[in-house]
Amino acid sequence: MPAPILRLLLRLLHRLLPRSLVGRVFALFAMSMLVFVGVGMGMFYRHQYLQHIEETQDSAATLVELAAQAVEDSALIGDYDTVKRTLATMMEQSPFASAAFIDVNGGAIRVEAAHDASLAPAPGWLLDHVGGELYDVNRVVAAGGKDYGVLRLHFDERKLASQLWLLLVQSTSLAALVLAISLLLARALLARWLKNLDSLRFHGIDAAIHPDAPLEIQAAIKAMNRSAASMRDEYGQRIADLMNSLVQHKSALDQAAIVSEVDRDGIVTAVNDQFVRQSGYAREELVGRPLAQAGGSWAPSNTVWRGEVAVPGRDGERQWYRTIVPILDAENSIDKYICIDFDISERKEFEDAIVRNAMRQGLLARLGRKALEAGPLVELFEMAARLACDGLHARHAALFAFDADSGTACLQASRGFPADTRAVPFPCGAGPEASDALARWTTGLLGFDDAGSSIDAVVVCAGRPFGALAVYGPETRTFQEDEEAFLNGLGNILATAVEREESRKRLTWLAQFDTLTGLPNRHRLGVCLEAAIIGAAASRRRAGVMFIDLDRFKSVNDMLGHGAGDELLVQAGARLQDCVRAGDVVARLGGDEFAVVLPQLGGGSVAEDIARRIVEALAQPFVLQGQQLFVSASVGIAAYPEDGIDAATLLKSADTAMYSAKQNGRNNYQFYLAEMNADAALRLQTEHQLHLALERGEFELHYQPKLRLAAGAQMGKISGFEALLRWRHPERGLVAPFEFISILEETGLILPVGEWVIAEVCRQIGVWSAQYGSVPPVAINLSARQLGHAGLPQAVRAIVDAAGVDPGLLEFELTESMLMEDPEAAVRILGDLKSQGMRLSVDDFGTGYSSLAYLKRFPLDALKIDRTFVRDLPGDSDDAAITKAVISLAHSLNLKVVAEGVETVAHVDALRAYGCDEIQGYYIGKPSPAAECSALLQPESLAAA
Ligand SMILES: Nc1nc2c(ncn2[C@@H]2O[C@@H]3COP(=O)(O)O[C@H]4[C@@H](O)[C@H](n5cnc6c(=O)[nH]c(N)nc65)O[C@@H]4COP(=O)(O)O[C@H]3[C@H]2O)c(=O)[nH]1
Repeated sequence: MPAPILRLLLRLLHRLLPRSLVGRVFALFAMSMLVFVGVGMGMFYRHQYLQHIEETQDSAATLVELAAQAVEDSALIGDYDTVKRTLATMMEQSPFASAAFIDVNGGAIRVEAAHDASLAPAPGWLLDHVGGELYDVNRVVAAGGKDYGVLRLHFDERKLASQLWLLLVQSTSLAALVLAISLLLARALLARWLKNLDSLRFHGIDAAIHPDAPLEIQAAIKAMNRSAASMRDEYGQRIADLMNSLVQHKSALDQAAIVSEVDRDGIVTAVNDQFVRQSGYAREELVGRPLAQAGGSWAPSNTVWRGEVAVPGRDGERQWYRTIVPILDAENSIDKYICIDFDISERKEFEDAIVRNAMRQGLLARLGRKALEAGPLVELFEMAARLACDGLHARHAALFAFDADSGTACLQASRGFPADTRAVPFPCGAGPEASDALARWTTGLLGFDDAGSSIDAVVVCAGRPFGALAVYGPETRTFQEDEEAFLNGLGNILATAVEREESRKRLTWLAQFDTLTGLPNRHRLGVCLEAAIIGAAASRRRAGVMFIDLDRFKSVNDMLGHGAGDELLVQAGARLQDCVRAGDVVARLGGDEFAVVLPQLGGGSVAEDIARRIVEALAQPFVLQGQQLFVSASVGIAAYPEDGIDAATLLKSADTAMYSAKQNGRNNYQFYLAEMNADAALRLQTEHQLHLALERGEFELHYQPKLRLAAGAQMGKISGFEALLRWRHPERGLVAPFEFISILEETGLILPVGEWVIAEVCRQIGVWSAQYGSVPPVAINLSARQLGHAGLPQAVRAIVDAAGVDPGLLEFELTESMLMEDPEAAVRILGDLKSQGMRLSVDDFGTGYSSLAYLKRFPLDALKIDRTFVRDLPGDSDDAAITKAVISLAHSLNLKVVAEGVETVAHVDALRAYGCDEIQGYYIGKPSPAAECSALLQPESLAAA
């Protein structure tokens, strides 16, 4: 049989076989028996069948032989009846169906067997088979050598088949009976033997061995018992280890987590110590409660549940991360639940804090962006109040602005406040007192009871408390640090915005006003003047502008310092304000220059009256640093439309008029005149020409002598000369210093021209030395610009060295105000010049403000009394007193005194009487060119050095 078919059969057999061992063994046994009995029975029956056929055939042959002998005898005698009887006899108990004697003539005597109804019917196949095996028996009947016929016998197949079928049925039934009995017996025995295997079930003890059990099963049970014993030992240890491990795990879990046991209905049956500790409840309070009550949305189910739960603890709500694991019993249904919790309250708080912080950062950023928009502050304040509520989850917030003057806090913006709330009385400041006062007032206003809470952030702008951003709540609440920081952040943004707004306003103000005096500045003056012009033009009226310059302001600044100068300007500004009408505008243009716009000038003497008042007011003494000081003012007045139709022209005209007032001796006012412009033009032209004068050689020096006055042998002799600059203009002729020295100073040309003067004096000394041998010292005027030039000593040294003259023949004159402008620098420069051997003197002494302390430190040789003090000597007692005081002072400082402007003998006498050392003036000689000084340079005219 091919292997696949065999495998298929085996598989089929497996399917068909019963599942139990007894069934299977029995089935196999039964099948074997069935096959065995079937085959045995088949062979037995076949043998019986063939033997029966053969025996029937043999007995038929014998029977026919016997019948043939009887028939031969009868046929010989022709007794055919006997033949017939013989045939009939033969048919009885025979297996034949019919017997016939057929004579040679074809006649036949036939006898049929009687039908036997008791025969059991045989199946057709057996009938056919038997019919096929048997054949008719023929016997020739002969007697005496003569054939009488044939005896023919035909078998009865039905009878034979019936006999064989009966045999088959009987033997098969017997075999089946025997087989069934034996099978039943076998099954009973098999079941009994295999029942011993039941004892192989593990009961924790050795399986029992029945004596009648088959040996193999006994051996199996013994082996099983041994294995079980060994397994008990091995697994017992493992189970012990496992239990130990489980205990440790449980202990660790109890340490690490909050654990509870819950029954299948969701009721807590046990909690560990952590649970008790973390919840704050007693164990008895926890056990018996539904787990769902302890927070979360869990309901008993057969799946693992995880989630965050808010668990009410005795000290407040806690956040736990919960895992609920169902535990199944042997039937796979829920036995209980193990609930494992981890306290994540701190982490949740941290996360919440991060979220809150991010939210507040967002709010701060929004306010910051709003602040950057630079819109109206009130919108920013309102937004801040709104964001403060949002960020702190409050319903009431307000921004108060402190007003220290009125002692109130003004409500700038609010949220959740009555609409008509405005000023709040409270002690201004930024301390807790102010916060308490605000909170008291607000809680009263909002109708909170005592449990209300509040927090505020002081908005500090440029170091001063601008106000407070406050949040209020009706409930008791402790505000946290991060909430305070948030509110402070809002406050800081507000502070920055307020500061920026104030800066903007300040810049706007600064762009239009003078910081020192608070008066409008030049820019604003221009705007006001233009407005005045437009107004005057529209109403066909006149408008005016005054240009005011303080006389000798620079001296005050130089002498008393910038602080005093500033104070003077402030006081002067205030006096100007007092002099004008309402509607007039006083402005400070810069330095000591002021201006007044007169929008309505009218036709009378309004401008003159105001100008007079100004001159008089500013001529009044100023008290600065405890000293009385006198300054004056020069005022120029220009009017629209006659002196200009635009602001710039008008102001320029007023400036020109002021300059004219200055030229006119200061302390007065001047109306603008058209010719003043010509003067200004001339000045411009002069300035231009001066630039070319030096290289064109248009400068020259005149020398004025000084005379020794002190009693003694040298009295009346020439003690020196003063070199005085002249400008020989090609058209204007000889131009005096007062017309161009100031221009040289203003343009800086005084530096090269001054160096030229020093070089020219040196050259002249060289010439005179060569001509006359002895030359008296020659004084040179130094300007403030020259003294301020750091390289002056080096320049002088270079010039003197180059000329090769005795430095002792050079004397430098400096005015008081020049020296006091920067006394320390003056001390250094004068010291340097002095160290080179030059003489130094103070010019115009008495007109400025000298500090005696510095006067002592300057390495001076002489003081020159200004000619204004000499002019009225000896009649003017004041001048005489001043002159005497100066002489006394100079002598006490070991300085020589030279009086300028000596024009009369009376001057000479008075000065001699006062003890003056030297004199200079027209009385001795006017400044004249070097060539005209020869008479004075004769040795007998010169005083000894
Ligand atoms: N009424 C009258 N005046 C008299 C009499 N005696 C002399 N003077 C004048 O008084 C001025 C004296 O010069 P200063 O006080 O240094 O005043 C000088 C000086 O400050 C300045 N100056 C002259 N030359 C120079 C120079 O080379 N350099 C500088 N920086 N300034 C110079 O110009 C000023 C004026 O010089 P000057 O016009 O030459 O005027 C001279 C002189 O001519 C007199 O008896 N009566």
